[in-house]
Amino acid sequence: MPRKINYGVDYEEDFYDYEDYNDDYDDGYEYAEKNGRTPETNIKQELTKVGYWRCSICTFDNRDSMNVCDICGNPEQEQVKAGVWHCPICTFDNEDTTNLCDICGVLRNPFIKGCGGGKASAATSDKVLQTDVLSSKKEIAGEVKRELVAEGPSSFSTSMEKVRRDDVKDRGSSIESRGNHGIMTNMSNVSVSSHPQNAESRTATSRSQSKPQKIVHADQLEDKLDHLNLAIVGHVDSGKSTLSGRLLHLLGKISQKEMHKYEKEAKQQGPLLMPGHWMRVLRKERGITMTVAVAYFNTKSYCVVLLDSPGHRDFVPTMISGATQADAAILVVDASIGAFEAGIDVTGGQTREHAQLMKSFGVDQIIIAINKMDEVGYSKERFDTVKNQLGTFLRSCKFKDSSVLWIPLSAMENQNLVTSPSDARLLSWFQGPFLLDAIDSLQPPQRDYSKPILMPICDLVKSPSQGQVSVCGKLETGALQTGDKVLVMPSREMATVCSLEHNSQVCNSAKAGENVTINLQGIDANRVMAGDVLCHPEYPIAVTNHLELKVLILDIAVPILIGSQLEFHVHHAKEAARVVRILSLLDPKTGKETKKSPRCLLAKQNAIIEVVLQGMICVEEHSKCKGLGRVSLRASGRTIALGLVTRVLEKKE
Ligand SMILES: Nc1nc2c(ncn2[C@@H]2O[C@H](COP(=O)(O)OP(=O)(O)OP(=O)(O)O)[C@@H](O)[C@H]2O)c(=O)[nH]1
Repeated sequence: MPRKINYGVDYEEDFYDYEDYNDDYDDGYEYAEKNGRTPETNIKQELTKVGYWRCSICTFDNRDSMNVCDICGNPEQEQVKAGVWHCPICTFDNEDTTNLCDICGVLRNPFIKGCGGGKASAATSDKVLQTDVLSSKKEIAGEVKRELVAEGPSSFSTSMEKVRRDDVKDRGSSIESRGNHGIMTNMSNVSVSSHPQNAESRTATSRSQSKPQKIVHADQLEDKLDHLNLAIVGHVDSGKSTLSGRLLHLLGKISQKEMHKYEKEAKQQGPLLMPGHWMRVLRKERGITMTVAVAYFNTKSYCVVLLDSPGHRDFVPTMISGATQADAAILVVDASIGAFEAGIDVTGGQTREHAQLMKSFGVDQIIIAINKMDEVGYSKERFDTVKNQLGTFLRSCKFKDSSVLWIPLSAMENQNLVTSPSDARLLSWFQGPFLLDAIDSLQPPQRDYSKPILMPICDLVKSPSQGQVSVCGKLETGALQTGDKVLVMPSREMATVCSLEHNSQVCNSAKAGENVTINLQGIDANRVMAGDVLCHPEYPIAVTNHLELKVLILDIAVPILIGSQLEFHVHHAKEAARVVRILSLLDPKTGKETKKSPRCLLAKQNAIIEVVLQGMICVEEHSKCKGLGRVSLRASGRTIALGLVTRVLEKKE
């Protein structure tokens, strides 16, 4: 279907109308709609089927009348042994009394039949595993355990293979011979290099043409609340950390123990304890390598993941990393005289740059937290001045008035955060929502549940001694669960999802939109880094160094020429880039080409360009996946253009 490309009247408008590219990108949505359901209800129905049993190997929901899995041929009786549960990773049958797999330590998934859930094991008591089979497996387990002790962590995967092989022998059928049905759990022997789809030559269309994969959202039944990834951004020293810390404290997310600890630290450091200090300590405690601090709290409707990144201009790339994960944002503005003006200054105010970047990364809903109102005596006039000036700029960035919420507050004096203000000076003129209510009133984000998984890696922690790598990031599309095989691109390393953490708690599955930490096993830690992308083994993301982009040039003094050197950002990846072609200039009103091959690009122009990157990156066309196709270009420490990937081109040598 041809896409409507709607260009606006000025540079801001036309850039932000790029959203119109998404008219038909969500094939998962179309798929669900064809079935008369939205994706969400689709999933829910899959989860609540009665009269089905779930295959512990491929997770397909089979009718009760089936004795073998319709997809992978795994026999039902093998999965519903009374008194045991079947480990989806190493396939060992554990006794019901344990919740961790005796062999590989994976957490039991109560939603998978045979793994402690699904059709009740009592109902299938006629299909009891013979004790001799169980004990023979225990012998194998013992053997494997001995091997593990003797050979160390590197032997883990080999040993797992042994368990798997023996288990397969036991069943009298070969998993490998069952063919390829998109089963993630059975992909351990698939050689990526021999895969028919070479990631580097794959065109971006292949993902969208792919059949939506079977999806299991075990945790969704438990999840009453929608997930909202909320970035907190703003000019340096506007009070982001203070605000985050204060919110977390008021919502009981910073414990008494933590408070004592931080109070002690603060006393040692001399100055008064500032709530922002807590967030900074949290930043450190939740992983030294973490660039974007993550904290969690609940509102009435959301489980909020707060993404806090530093505001200094040197950290804009870090802020971009946070922005790529965000569904909505709080833009913190310092109301004090001079400070607001510095933030909105055209020559380098981060209030301006952050707002532009947020919009370019698809964040449509924004809360403007006008902080430090105590510094200006809670003056309505000052609030109106800030609102008018910033409002004009936000409109030029294509933020709709209805999607912008203005909240006057003081993080320091706890005014208007989780309750209405108590200070009469503010109460006398402001009757709007307090910050927590404003967060709660945001529109729930749409998710791509029905596509194969894609998760750009934001950060990672390596534990070589345990042979594990923990990666964190936001799942852009799809869903995954413990035991799934994933492909790490561009290294093409296969790994097993050993465990998952969300909201600092272990969970069995994760779905699009969620910010998760995934513990990967069976992977060379040196072959994973931030900016890599986790994919479904059958649907590797494209890897290239050559892209066609549609860009909007921001306020620049020096024109962009063929050969200009830039810093290229996409999701969590950053690469040096060179402009190799300027294909055309576009009319801001019609979007039509106005000039072929212009010699240079000036401020506020729209153009199609080609760039070659110094290294390879994982990337997707914006029309296929928004989160992996939005880019920003920077030079001399400033963002000079925003854009999106229109074509993934053949890599350049
Ligand atoms: N008067 C007043 N000061 C505040 C308020 N909120 C924060 N501050 C102060 O502003 C300064 C900066 O606060 P931070 O929370 O560190 O600011 P930030 O935006 O996180 O700073 P970066 O992470 O460096 O960008 C600190 O000295 C805070 O105590 C407020 O509501 N009123």
